[in-house]
Amino acid sequence: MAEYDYDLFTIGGGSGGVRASRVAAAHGARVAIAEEHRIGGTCVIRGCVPKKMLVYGAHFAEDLEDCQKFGWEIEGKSFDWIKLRDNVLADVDRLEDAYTDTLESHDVAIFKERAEITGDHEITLASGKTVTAKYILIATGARPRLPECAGVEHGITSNEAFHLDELPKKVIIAGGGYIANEFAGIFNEFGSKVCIVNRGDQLLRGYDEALRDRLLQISVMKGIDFEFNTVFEYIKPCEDGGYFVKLKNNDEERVDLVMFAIGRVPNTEKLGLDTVGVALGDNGEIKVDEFSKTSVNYIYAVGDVTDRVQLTPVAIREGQAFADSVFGPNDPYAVDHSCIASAVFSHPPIAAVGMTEGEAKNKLGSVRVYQSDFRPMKNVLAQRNERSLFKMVCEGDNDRIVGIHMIAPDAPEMMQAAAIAVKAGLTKADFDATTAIHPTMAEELVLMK
Ligand SMILES: Cc1cc2nc3c(=O)[nH]c(=O)nc-3n(C[C@H](O)[C@H](O)[C@H](O)COP(=O)(O)OP(=O)(O)OC[C@H]3O[C@@H](n4cnc5c(N)ncnc54)[C@H](O)[C@@H]3O)c2cc1C
Ligand SMILES: NC(=O)c1ccc[n+]([C@@H]2O[C@H](COP(=O)([O-])OP(=O)(O)OC[C@H]3O[C@@H](n4cnc5c(N)ncnc54)[C@H](O)[C@@H]3O)[C@@H](O)[C@H]2O)c1
Repeated sequence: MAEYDYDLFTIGGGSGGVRASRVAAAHGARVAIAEEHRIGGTCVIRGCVPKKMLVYGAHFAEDLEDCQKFGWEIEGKSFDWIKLRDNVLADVDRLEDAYTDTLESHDVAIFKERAEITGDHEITLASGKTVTAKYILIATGARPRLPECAGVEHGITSNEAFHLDELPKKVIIAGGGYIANEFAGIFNEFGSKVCIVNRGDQLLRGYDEALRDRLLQISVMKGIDFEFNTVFEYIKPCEDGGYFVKLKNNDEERVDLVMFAIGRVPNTEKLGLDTVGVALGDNGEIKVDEFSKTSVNYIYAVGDVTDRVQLTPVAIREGQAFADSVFGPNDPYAVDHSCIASAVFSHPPIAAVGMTEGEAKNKLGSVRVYQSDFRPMKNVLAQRNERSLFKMVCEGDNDRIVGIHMIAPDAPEMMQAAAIAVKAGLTKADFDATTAIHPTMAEELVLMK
């Protein structure tokens, strides 16, 4: 008889949990996973994937406008939100099945219910069933943070945004980060009047200032309104189905939809963590070492619940490294969290890797910055007055590239390749020695002055 029911019990079937469970099983471990909502987690079910599909859908609005300058006449164009919504949700169903199949084909036992730790090596499921495991992995992710204001129950979060029955004529979004800017772009392209309300005076903190300014300028040009340094005071339903929203220092105004995108809170409550003594940080996140081990020897945690970098590829890497290290044949290894490339799928998108100009100046003292500020060829012919900006930040002494920042159509696609060079420690001279591919936007990377 084995000492435990399973070698590994994973709580949470999202990006990190699914990867860790599948890889541990492939290494020969007996694995079970519990998921209280849907297999796939935030990214697949109500995050990156359906969001990107909406971004694609939204972008057609500009393409259909621009195509006329390229000689195309489209008569009777119209947009059907319900059709897009249902097609996206159907693809999410397909992906959930694919993720479930992956687990099943690796003989991972799936419990479609909530789980919590109830004792040493012991997990209890919502149905009341209790199982034991040699190792426990917590991969419970995070949930949208809600503001403290009267009438908060009348607002939605990104969780609900994918299921709307109709598009709002007017939407007000609290936040100034990834989700606020991405959904502002989506709603705006679909014809909604959008206002972003940010508590601070900066959008997308952490990104290079020049890019943030450019996104703000383009967003305003596209018709998105911004209110900075303020928060919601109250939200009240009005008789026609909309809401009255009052911001601190502003008059009440009527909107059709209120959305909160003010950050995400790690899911660590009611998990029994105090029962076994798993230590938490100041924001309720699980504290882990570089191998994702918690303060309890046999309990590990990966992904958003640890609040290191809340991105899918990071959760996946952490899950993979945990499974390889604990169940694989080779030495344990840690995930390298430095120099992680990221993107904001706004209209246009932003992408970045490494240090901003400001960070590099603070950290390195001497820096050299190369810049390319240009109107993409497609925008020129379309007479779309929207300029792109590329920035390369280099260490002053040796020209090693320490950061690249872009706001441009398809910037995330270009950045994935450029990030390899930055991670590898290449210099400006290496880029200069590379012949351009002409005509492209990406050639600006090797032609920067
Ligand atoms: C709108 C939106 C857009 C995003 N877009 C991007 C993007 O473009 N690119 C990117 O890299 N990242 C994006 N992210 C972030 C990305 O989704 C997360 O970083 C990633 O999903 C984290 O993976 P995870 O495994 O840590 O958690 P999750 O994927 O959230 O999975 C955790 C799972 O645990 C389950 N769970 C929680 N508690 C329990 C319990 N007690 N018992 C059983 N199950 C439980 C939850 O139901 C959930 O399914 C986006 C996030 C949002 C909200
Ligand atoms: N493209 C991507 O990779 C992507 C997309 C979406 C989400 N994500 C991940 O999900 C996380 C959460 O996204 P997010 O946009 O919710 O958070 P965020 O941390 O990116 O931004 C939060 C914003 O809300 C503002 N804010 C805080 N409290 C407020 C209040 N009461 N009223 C008004 N504004 C307030 C902050 O000033 C900040 O600008 C991100 O940090 C990111 O890691 C990634």
